[in-house]
Amino acid sequence: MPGSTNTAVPTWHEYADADALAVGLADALACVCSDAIGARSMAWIALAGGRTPLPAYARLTRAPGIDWGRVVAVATDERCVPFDHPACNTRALMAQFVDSPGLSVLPLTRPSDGEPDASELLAQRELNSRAQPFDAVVLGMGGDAHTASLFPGAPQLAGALDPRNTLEAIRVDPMPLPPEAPFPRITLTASRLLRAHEIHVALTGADKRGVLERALASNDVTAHPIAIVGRAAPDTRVHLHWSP
Ligand SMILES: O=C1O[C@H](COP(=O)(O)O)[C@@H](O)[C@H](O)[C@H]1O
Repeated sequence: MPGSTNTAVPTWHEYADADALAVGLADALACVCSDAIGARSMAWIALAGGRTPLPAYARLTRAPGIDWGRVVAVATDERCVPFDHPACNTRALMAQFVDSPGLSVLPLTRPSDGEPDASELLAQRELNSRAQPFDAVVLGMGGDAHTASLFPGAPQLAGALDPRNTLEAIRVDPMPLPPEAPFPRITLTASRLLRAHEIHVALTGADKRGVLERALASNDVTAHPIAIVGRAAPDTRVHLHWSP
């Protein structure tokens, strides 16, 4: 695995199937939450949307002994759709955490959301008020190597990837719009996502594994935005969770 002295070296975790991956990722997140609550009385986590990590979140809610009122979560990215729309990542997260009383999920968009520019400001305000590093970030990945809503080809991609960008979140209009979720997006910027003690990437299938391996080998974040994980600071623990 590529890595240099000034970036984190990722650790691969291979599982027999998607259920085992859900258990492994949920266990890791439960440890993060317990440790953070023990150390700082709260845990602050960013969670990928999409389908792949949802079973891990469902399993995490069953972890014993976590004071969910001390856990604050935010989606890594959001689709600009109304909160009750099936494509809304925050809605999907809240549905998984329904049995975790007190857990807060910060919204990145406005409830009705036909106003992506207003949502961008809202997301920036919410994240500015919580500037501390994430205890953990979970990232998914699309077949085009996008992660969060950092889409190759999007007009806002360069700004969202720029390590000097001090904005915490940004509007992204994927080009072309992905057919399964054809909406403008609000995404955490790469610099915000990488400001984390731990990063967990979750993906399934041989095709996605090939995409991730090529992305990490190329180190080209513009063509393969998931390659940002290769730019995490050396003290950030990067875990790559994969199953067939
Ligand atoms: O659009 C998105 O896609 C990615 C990958 O989703 P998956 O369904 O293939 O797991 C996801 O990580 C991102 O949060 C989401 O908005």
